[in-house]
Amino acid sequence: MLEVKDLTYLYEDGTKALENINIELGKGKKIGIIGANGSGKSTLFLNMVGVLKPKRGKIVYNGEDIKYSKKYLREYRKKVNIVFQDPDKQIFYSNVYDDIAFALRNIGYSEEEIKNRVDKVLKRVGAYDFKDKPVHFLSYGQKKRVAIAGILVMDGDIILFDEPTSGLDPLMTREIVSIIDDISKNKTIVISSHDMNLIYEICDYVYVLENGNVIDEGLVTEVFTKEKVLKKAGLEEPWLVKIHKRLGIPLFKYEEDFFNYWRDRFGSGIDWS
Ligand SMILES: Nc1ncnc2c1ncn2[C@@H]1O[C@H](COP(=O)(O)OP(=O)(O)OP(=O)(O)O)[C@@H](O)[C@H]1O
Repeated sequence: MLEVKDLTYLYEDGTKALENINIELGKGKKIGIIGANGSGKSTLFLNMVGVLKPKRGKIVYNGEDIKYSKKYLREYRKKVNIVFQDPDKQIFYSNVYDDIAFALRNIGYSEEEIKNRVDKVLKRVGAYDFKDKPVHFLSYGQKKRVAIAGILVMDGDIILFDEPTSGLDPLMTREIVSIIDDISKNKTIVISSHDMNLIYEICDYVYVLENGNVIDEGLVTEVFTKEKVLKKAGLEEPWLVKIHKRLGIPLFKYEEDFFNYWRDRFGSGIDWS
């Protein structure tokens, strides 16, 4: 599992982007990192994958401090990886299939094994139908799928999603959310976003970043009811939380719990099917 311990990061111009951050991914299966623009989310992710090296503190993976040699990082990124906000940062080849096959070819898998793996991830993210298309013909949402497939094919343990739905229309947002949800069944995922509805829906545990500091953490059902914390972080309450508050009913994370609550109160008078 991955831990961020007492991490402080300074950019070359002296900007202190993160200060004394402590994060433990073991606290949830789907972790949200929430914060306004400039709060430090991307900087944190780049530290977590070893692209940036902290000024103080460390990243601990499976009990061992990560190292910054090329050799170590090559192995590390087979386990811990990031899907960038902008898919163009992630796609290097002009053809979808080759782009996803790239990392596997580097590792030295046979072409047959590569084809099996690539086809499997392309199907999983709904990109199989355009696998032979040149990347520059793809829509933004299609590129996003390809970028996710390129990470998924590594079959690591942890995937960080930096603002996974920014720039997507509502339909594509739903599709990417369902892909992420599916991935989370057998991997730990971390999502950074300032879309609170998205985080509330997907994540079980959240860290709130404000100006480079973690100002709160906890289960989404706890943190999202703290109006003051969200306000301080420059974030909005999810719409579902607002409704619960106005109606004066407890906050439920899952639909089933919500219906059970009403069923207990009104019983058979309402059709709950
Ligand atoms: N290369 C850089 N050099 C100097 N300062 C930087 C650099 N990149 C980011 N920063 C600063 O570090 C702080 C954190 O930025 P970061 O991009 O990590 O925030 P963020 O939460 O990901 O923002 P956004 O939601 O807008 O993507 C900001 O003050 C930003 O201006």
